[in-house]
Amino acid sequence: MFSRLAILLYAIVSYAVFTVSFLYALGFVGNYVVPKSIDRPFDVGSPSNLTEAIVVNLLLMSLFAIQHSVMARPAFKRWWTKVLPVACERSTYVLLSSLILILLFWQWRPIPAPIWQTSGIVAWLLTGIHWLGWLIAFASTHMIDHFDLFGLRQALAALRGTEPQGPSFKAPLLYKIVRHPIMLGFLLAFWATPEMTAGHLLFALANTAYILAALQFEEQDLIAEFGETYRQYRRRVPMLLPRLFARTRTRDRDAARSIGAPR
Ligand SMILES: C[S@@+](CC[C@H](N)C(=O)[O-])C[C@H]1O[C@@H](n2cnc3c(N)ncnc32)[C@H](O)[C@@H]1O
Repeated sequence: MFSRLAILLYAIVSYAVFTVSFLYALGFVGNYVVPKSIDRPFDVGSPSNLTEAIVVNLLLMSLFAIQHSVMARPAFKRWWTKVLPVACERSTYVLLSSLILILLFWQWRPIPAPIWQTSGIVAWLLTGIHWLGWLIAFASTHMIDHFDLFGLRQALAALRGTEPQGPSFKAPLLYKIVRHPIMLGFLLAFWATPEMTAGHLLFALANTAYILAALQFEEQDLIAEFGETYRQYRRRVPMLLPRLFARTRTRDRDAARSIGAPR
């Protein structure tokens, strides 16, 4: 019983650290409220050298990418759960990811050279898309299973002495429009900014490259897990960009069929 309570406590602490890092990320990427952000150093008097800034920032993002991807692979999880209880696996993943993010926020070197600057309605529009991105990412975690993704469901199952349910395929709401709404939300939040600096651009570019690469691995795992169900889902639903004109195209194709035009 004691060890089950310890697992639950560990999951709650991990979730709390994730919440702090996620809230800080909102301020960090948008340059709101927080003492250190993507464009504002703690100590404005000592800008770092450009090469150092690029190298340090790339190393920090690579560290996150490696940890986040390696620890998500089924083979790693099989080995890892021989070392620690299965019920702690997801919480450990969440905790380490959040701690690396906190390291990134702390050690990030701003590169303030402006790339674009907007004002008026364009700035408002970009700010709106930015917040919509965060909202999509957060809401989408609830559409698959927020508490499972962050390790709390597994710890509660351990407390009750039941086996955590295996992963199940889900495609509700935004998952009917794109296969990866959480990642789409992040991309909107990273790119839609009224003032783009060189440092922010490096952040957006590196994370876009990482997301596109990581999704290849994730989809291979999803196919291995859900087989034909996921293959069919892939054929039906686009990866990241909604098919805005799908209805129009279907109508055009139907019209072409009805008049015997080549398709
Ligand atoms: C951080 S979430 C990202 C989900 C998705 N890539 C997105 O951007 O919305 C990663 C976890 O979601 C799970 N996952 C992704 N798509 C899923 C689906 N359609 N149904 C159930 N689980 C899914 C993966 O197996 C993985 O454990």
